[in-house]
Amino acid sequence: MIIEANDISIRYILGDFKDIGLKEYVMRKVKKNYHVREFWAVDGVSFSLEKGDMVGIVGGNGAGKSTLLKAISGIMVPTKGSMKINGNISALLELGSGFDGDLTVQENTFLRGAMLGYTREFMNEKYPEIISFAELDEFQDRPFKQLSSGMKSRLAFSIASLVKPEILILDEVLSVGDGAFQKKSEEKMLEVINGGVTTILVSHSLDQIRRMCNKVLWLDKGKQIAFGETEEICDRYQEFLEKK
Ligand SMILES: Nc1ncnc2c1ncn2[C@@H]1O[C@H](COP(=O)(O)OP(=O)(O)OP(=O)(O)O)[C@@H](O)[C@H]1O
Repeated sequence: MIIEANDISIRYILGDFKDIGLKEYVMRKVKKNYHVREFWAVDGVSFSLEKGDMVGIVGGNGAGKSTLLKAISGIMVPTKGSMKINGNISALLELGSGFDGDLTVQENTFLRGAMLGYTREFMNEKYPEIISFAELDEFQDRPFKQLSSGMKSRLAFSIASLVKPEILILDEVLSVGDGAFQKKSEEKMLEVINGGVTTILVSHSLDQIRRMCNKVLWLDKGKQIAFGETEEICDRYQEFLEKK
């Protein structure tokens, strides 16, 4: 088992001092008018993935998909439940995050590699492939902030998928870039999966999920509606969407 999520719940606290600022917090405390609300963005989710699985996570806006990805990638600790992960993770969450706008494309690539735990030698070896897949050969020495958003996402995708992780997490990234790059990145993803990488993909495109995933996790308002084989769950989800 590569990933085993057992009854995961994740709570956000709304209105604490991180949201309202320290000054407002003190004011409200003094006036005895300080309240926090809790909100369960993910509530009792369980699933397990084997090596080479590609799971698609579906669900409407606010279903808890991105929050769950943050827990899988280790950015957030679940409030309840246990998450067992056996393998190194390469996560591609909010695009452009984890890059430094003033550093060059090349510097950022090495920085990202280091953040993912790879050695300089490994990155030296992979670098040409990453840059050429991202089609950014002519932009290597430009500051990252000068790239278009499509170029930024191409670079992020290229790094995440070419460094050979054991677990790859992709949040809506296969829908970025232009049509040609989308096609190319889907092909790359299939190649990566065939190489035995376990992949978790959030996508609003059911067609894409049907084409690429062997399992699907369906969330709705934080709750798990279903986890199972792609065809069955996609059919049920599609029916649900049509009835809405
Ligand atoms: N930092 C936060 N603090 C409080 N609530 C949050 C925070 N981040 C997300 N939420 C809430 O948690 C719920 C789940 O959000 P999440 O981003 O995980 O959903 P999603 O399924 O990825 O949605 P979408 O498809 O719209 O991207 C939403 O109701 C959202 O408002």
